[in-house]
Amino acid sequence: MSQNLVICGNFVHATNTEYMIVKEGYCIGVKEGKILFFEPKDRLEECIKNHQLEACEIIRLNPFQFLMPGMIDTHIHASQYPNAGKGLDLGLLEWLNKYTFPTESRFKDSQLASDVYSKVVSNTLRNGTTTACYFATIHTDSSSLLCDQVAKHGQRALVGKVNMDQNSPDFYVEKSDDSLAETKRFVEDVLKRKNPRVQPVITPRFAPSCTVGLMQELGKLAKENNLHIQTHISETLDECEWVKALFPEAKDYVDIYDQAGLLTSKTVLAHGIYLSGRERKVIKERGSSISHCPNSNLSLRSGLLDVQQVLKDGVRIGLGTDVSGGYSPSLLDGIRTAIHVSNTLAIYNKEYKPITHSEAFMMATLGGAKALAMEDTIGNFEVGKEFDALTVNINAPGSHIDGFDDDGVSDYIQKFLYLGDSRNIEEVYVAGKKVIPVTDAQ
Ligand SMILES: O=c1[nH]c(=O)c2nc[nH]c2[nH]1
Ligand SMILES: [Zn+2]
Repeated sequence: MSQNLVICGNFVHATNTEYMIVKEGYCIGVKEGKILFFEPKDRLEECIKNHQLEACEIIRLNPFQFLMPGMIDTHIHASQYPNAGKGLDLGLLEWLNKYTFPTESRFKDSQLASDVYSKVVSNTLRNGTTTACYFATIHTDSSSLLCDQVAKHGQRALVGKVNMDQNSPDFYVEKSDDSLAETKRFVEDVLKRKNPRVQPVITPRFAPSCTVGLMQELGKLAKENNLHIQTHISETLDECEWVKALFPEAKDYVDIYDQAGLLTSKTVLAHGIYLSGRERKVIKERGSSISHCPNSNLSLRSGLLDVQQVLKDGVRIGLGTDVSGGYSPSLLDGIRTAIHVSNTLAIYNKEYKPITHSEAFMMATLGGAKALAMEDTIGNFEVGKEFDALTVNINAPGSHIDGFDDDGVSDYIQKFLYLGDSRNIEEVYVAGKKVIPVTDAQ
C-alpha cells in the first residue's frame, strides 16, 4: 500500500527548462502515490491543511540528506544479468554468439528465470532504478516471470519478450508465426494483470534478427494496442555493414524500422552511435527516442555517442545500463560514464563542449521519463506526478563520501553523482510506496 507522506528537507530535480534545480528547505506532500504539493517549507502548515494531510507523519531530512527523483534505466537486458562483469573480450556480434545467446537460451527454465529476475530487480532497485525498460528473452512464460518479480519488488517497468526469427543460432530462434503469436500471448498476459506499473513493450531484438514480415506485424500489434516498442540501432560499424548487406533496398538503418511501422512516439532505440543526420531527423519527426548506454559502448568497444549532437537535433535521450554489454546495473555508473564519453570527445576535439553532471542527471531522470514517453507520470517532483524518489544520505554508514565545511547542498549532490553508491541510497519510493529498505511485509 502506498502511504500518505510529507517530507521536508533539500530536493533536487530536472525540469523542462533546467537540467538540475536544487530546492533547499522545501516540503513535498504525497497522497495515494501522487505528489499533491511541492512548496517552500514555510508553507508547510497551510499545505497540510489544504490537502487534509494532518494525520500524516512528517519526515524531516537531516542536512546531509536530500531527495531526488528515482532513476530511469531506458535499456537493460534482465536475462543477461548472470553475465554482468564477465565476457567483455569480444565485439558485439561475436559477443552475442559466444556469450549472450547461450545465456539467454537457458531462460526456458522457469526456475532459473525467477531466480535471476528476482536478483536483477532487487539489485537495480537498491541502486536507485525506480523504472526499468527490460529485455527478457524469446520465452513467453519466463518473460512473464520477470513481470511477477517487478510487481513483487515494487519496481515500475516495461517488460519485453524478445523477437528473433532469423540469423540466430538453432538453439535460440523462433519461427516467424510463433514469434508473433507468442508476443500476442505475452501482451495479453501482461495487460490482463491491470498493474499500471508493469507494461509490455514490443521487442524485436534488432533488424538482423528479424524478418521484415515479422517487424511489420509487430509494428501493427504495437499500433493496435498503443504499446511501447524497443530495439537496438547503429551500435557498431560491423553491425551497420551487416545491416546494409541484409537490407539493400532500405535507405539506411532507420528506414528499415520506419518502413515496418516501428518508429512511434513510444519507441526507444538503444545506442544510435552511427546514425546520420537524416536518420536523427526521422527519429525526431516520429517522436522516438535514443537510449544512451555509455558503459556498454566502451566495454564492447562499440564507439562514442555524441550526446550533444543528439540533443541539438532535438531527439529525446535517456540513459541505459545495457546490462550485460554494460557491466554495471547502476545508473550512477551510467551518469559518470556518459560524462567521461563526452569528455573523451572533447579531448579529441577542442571545440567540443562536453556534457555536464547536470545534463547527465537530467538524462537519468526526466530525460529517461521522456525517452519512455512517461513524462506525464514520472521523472521529477511536479505536482500531479507519481512519487518515485530516492532519499540520499552522503553521510550514510560505510559511505565513500566526505562532506566538508565549505560544501553546500549542490556539492553534496555532485559528490553523490560522482562518488555515491547504493549505500548512500537509504530509501527508494515507487508511486509513494517505500520499496527500499525491504520490510518483512514485502
Ligand atoms: O548491446 C547489445 N546487446 C544485445 O543483447 C544486442 N542484441 C542485438 N544488439 C545488441 N546490442
Ligand atoms: Zn542492449
